[in-house]
Amino acid sequence: MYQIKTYNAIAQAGLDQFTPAYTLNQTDDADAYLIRSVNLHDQPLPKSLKVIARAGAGVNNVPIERATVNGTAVFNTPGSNANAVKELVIALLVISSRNLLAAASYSAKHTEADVSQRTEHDKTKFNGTELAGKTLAVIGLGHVGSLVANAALNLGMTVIGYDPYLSADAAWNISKQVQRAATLTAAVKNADYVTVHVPKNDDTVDLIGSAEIAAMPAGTTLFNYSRIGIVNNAAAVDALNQGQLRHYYTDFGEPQIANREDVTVTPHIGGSTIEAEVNGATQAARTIMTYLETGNVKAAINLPDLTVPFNAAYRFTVIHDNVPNMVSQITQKIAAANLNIATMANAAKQGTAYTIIDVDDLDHQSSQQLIKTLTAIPAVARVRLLTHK
Ligand SMILES: NC(=O)c1ccc[n+]([C@@H]2O[C@H](COP(=O)([O-])OP(=O)(O)OC[C@H]3O[C@@H](n4cnc5c(N)ncnc54)[C@H](O)[C@@H]3O)[C@@H](O)[C@H]2O)c1
Ligand SMILES: O=C(O)[C@H](O)COP(=O)(O)O
Repeated sequence: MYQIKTYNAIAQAGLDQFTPAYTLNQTDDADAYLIRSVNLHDQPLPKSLKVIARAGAGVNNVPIERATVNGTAVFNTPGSNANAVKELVIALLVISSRNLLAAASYSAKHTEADVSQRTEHDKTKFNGTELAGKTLAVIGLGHVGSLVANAALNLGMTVIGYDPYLSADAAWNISKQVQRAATLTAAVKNADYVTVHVPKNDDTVDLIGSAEIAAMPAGTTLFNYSRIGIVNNAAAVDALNQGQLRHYYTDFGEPQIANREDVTVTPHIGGSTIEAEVNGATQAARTIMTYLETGNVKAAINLPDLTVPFNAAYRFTVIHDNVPNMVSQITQKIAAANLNIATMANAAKQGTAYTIIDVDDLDHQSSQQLIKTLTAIPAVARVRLLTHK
């Protein structure tokens, strides 16, 4: 029986994926965490914890290095909420260009008798502009950015994209009409609107600061639906005060941007649709079950891809440092236990490696001893023994 601990509101459809081999409870000794935005940085990770699945995109709330040292695989659910963010950003582009927030609250400010006489007169106060023909710079063209870029093209906008790390898979999703910029400042220099869709990491903190905002035309509208800190809010406030930015829309509040007419803060709702929450929770639950039951890894944050059909009776999985002589040490211990290896595979990603070894014959006593012996190899973070179902 596997123990699953959940954090945040996880869609029931996702929880329903778990078979009777799984128990959902708030135990301190969980095998898996299924989470959304909970901050795990301040929490110890129990040794029992084999996998963390983040239903959603951002994993900056997960202590990745600590998880790796603990032998805990970390996954997210790429793309599960990308359409939700795309629709929100497109809605905000329309809201911004047509002054819709102010116009839509117009009637609330006038009495019923008054309003019919005044609407024709007052409509000139809400004159807008059209998106067609305007230029949108999209910074980061992954799951969200590519959808935003393509949708903006369909609205008749000129779209300039900047993503120096674009994967080949992501590139297939982007329309050829999206113009590629070589630098961030080149991307934004003619933009009416700039939207940022990058992960938060050491390289992207303050990605949009004073220099980048100064490179935009005066009166640009800026969107941050990625993470707090990717746009430097102090720089944004200065630029708003000087008219360099027309308006700033973000999903992440902070005191310095509160109570301003030229800042719209939505309460982190980018991925908050029923569909996105179901997608994310379902994908996360399935990822947990695949990893716990087969040890196979696809698109983990901290482990290499490694998928081996599980045909043998037993499987050892070993998470270890990516250093010389590990595979030979592991196989020597297995040979010393007088076991015949049916299949073996190994892969590495940066400093971490992962080894799968399948064997057909194993008795309980020698298996427990072998787990201890393998775990005692320096640089091994975790050994698991799986039984074929
Ligand atoms: N507001 C929300 O509720 C919400 C919902 C979903 C995603 N997000 C956030 O949006 C961001 C994008 O999510 P995604 O699913 O598209 O991620 P993704 O990993 O699919 O795409 C991110 C893209 O950014 C690119 N990138 C990385 N560093 C860059 C840099 N310095 N300059 C330009 N491009 C860079 C990558 O190459 C990648 O193509 C993440 O920060 C995620 O946490 C927020
Ligand atoms: O990274 C994400 O997927 C979004 O920020 C959504 O976060 P949430 O699951 O807490 O709504």
